[in-house]
Amino acid sequence: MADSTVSSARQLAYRALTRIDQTEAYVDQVDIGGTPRQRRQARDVVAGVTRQQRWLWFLITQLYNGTPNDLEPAVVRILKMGLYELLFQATPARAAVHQYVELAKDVVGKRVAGLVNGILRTADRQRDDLPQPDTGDPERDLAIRTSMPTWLVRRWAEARGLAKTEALLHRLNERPTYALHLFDVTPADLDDLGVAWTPSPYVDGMVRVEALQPVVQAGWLDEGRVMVQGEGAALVVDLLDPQPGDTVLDLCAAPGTKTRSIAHRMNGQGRVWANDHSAHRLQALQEAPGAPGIIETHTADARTLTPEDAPDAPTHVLLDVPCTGTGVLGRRADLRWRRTPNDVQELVALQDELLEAAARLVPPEGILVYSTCSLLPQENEERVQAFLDRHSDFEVAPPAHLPSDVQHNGFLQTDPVAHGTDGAFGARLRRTAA
Ligand SMILES: C[S@@+](CC[C@H](N)C(=O)[O-])C[C@H]1O[C@@H](n2cnc3c(N)ncnc32)[C@H](O)[C@@H]1O
Repeated sequence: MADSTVSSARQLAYRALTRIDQTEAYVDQVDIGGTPRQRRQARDVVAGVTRQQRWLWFLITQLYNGTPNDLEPAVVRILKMGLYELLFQATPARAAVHQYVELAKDVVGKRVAGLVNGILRTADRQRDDLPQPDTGDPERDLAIRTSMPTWLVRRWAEARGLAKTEALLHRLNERPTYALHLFDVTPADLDDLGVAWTPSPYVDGMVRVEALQPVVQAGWLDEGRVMVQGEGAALVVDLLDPQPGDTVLDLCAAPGTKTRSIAHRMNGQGRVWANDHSAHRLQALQEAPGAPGIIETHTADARTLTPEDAPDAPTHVLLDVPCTGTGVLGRRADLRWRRTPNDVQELVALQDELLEAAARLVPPEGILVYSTCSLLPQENEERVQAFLDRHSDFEVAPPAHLPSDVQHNGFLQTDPVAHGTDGAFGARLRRTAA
């Protein structure tokens, strides 16, 4: 495509999407190449096409006169990119159609130019009245319209009803905003950098920003002066509420975002023992800039830990379990397609095992916080209730110190629709006196 009239960003996006289709590479990890600006534009298209792939494929099946399954993969890919730009980005229609017709000519051949042109122009004409799914199954239709797996829509519809599920799905499809923990930077410094910010309504010392780029360019992330963290995740640390001088065991710690928040809250006084079964993932914490020196790392499967393995007399144990990540679905474009109902079953079993192991490490009067970034009750309140049914020596310690609107039935619960944050869950449990 050396002398192509197709923009470099679109060429890069096309190549990345081809690689993702062929190798099942993670969208976040695929090497896009190009200049930072081209990379940003290409990543937007790659992430958007991945997120919206079910809806975009539905539109192709409705707008193509032939047999959609007979379309070549390269043509489908180009159509999805074109439809995404037309319907989800502000690119003028003429430019978008022209660029994708040219791309089709470059990578497939002139013979498909008319087809791509026709489908994209029809979609543009019908943009306010696009074909809608009508399978006779409202949950499936909603899943197609919002480009989600049907099983997940069914789980949410069961837990919160169809209307609330629809609001959640739309929210999870919006462009995610960022929250920053300000460790060594003030809001005035952000003003000087020209970054618009609003204070987090829920977490002291955090701000919401629309754009991260200037902060990255200023080197503040690399220097550890700020940290990107969801407000839900930060509230889990507030729920734990460690104090200077405490001893905290963080059992599933990598990559260590919560560990770092904990250590900052403790003002460098006390001990934070950060365990994870993945040495590779723990490396991010070991190399984290500006991480306070009270953090020690340890590599083990938390299910096998005994009190002899960990520091004596911990005041707090944090169990931030592996989960479906359904509360952060908006941030990871491909996560919705990677998860299966079978994963939920396996994760729930692992979460129960981890809770059993964590309980063994909590001394009388000690605090155990169980947390997830899931929006599925099976991984949240149902796990805690099952644990309490097995352990009469633990009780819920309601988080009276947290803002009341992020508390639900004695637990921390943040919701993308209600709070404009990621979905997070946390239970603060206290071991009763021996
Ligand atoms: C949700 S992530 C933790 C995120 C981390 N707390 C943070 O805030 O950056 C879950 C972690 O659990 C780890 N993990 C999964 N199974 C484990 C096990 N059996 N023992 C210890 N760690 C485990 C994973 O490697 C992953 O790093």
